[in-house]
Amino acid sequence: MTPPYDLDAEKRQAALKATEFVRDGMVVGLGTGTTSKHLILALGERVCAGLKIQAVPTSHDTAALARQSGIPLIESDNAWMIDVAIDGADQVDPALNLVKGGGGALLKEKIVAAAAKQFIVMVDHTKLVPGLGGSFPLPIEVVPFGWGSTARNIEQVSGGKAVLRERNGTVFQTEAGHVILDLHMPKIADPATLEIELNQIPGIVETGLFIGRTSMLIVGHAQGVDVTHAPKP
Ligand SMILES: O=C[C@H](O)[C@H](O)[C@H](O)COP(=O)(O)O
Repeated sequence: MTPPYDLDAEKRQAALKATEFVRDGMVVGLGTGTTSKHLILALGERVCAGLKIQAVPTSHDTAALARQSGIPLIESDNAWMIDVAIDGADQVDPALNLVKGGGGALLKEKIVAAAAKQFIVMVDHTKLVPGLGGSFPLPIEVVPFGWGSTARNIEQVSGGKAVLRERNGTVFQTEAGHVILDLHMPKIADPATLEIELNQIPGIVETGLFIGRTSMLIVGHAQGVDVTHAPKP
């Protein structure tokens, strides 16, 4: 493959492939981001053609697009039985571990992925990395109270630099009313251990590390898609 790449086309190809794993009667977790938008539009077309599904959205934007596309949503917070959650990612390593949260939706995304029997990840080929971290900072959702102290603790544990996320000159706020610290660090040598260590810091709500959660990876590229199934545990 040589540049220029059509990354949006790659995302769309991956999303279209992901829709093939959605069948009548399923409850589907809908991710957030540009790749998930392609998924929602394609699923909406299938729903209009008669597919019967219900969906759990991972953000207000996703909910709005799903409604516009005719996809019935489960609005309650009851214990869902999600058959498959489908979402994008910011980085994917060879073990199918992920960094997510570039759009700030990591908390709902992780709750939905954890409630799903299957978690399908769709990406363009640039999201594949030999190791997490490095080129993309790790998003960490924290409560606003004492965020500076939380950031210092994160830096001590990780050796990285935690930067408060801003958008258009103001502090970015998540849908749950938290803030995001983007942790810049070189390659994450042991993502599973880092997740455990970060989760012990008071003030951290959730990290963008998705370790051992991916069931299937769909990568879009110029010639089509590659599908990789995670090894059975
Ligand atoms: O918070 C955002 C999500 O984790 C997205 O799934 C992730 O950032 C990938 O987004 P996109 O599909 O736009 O590349």
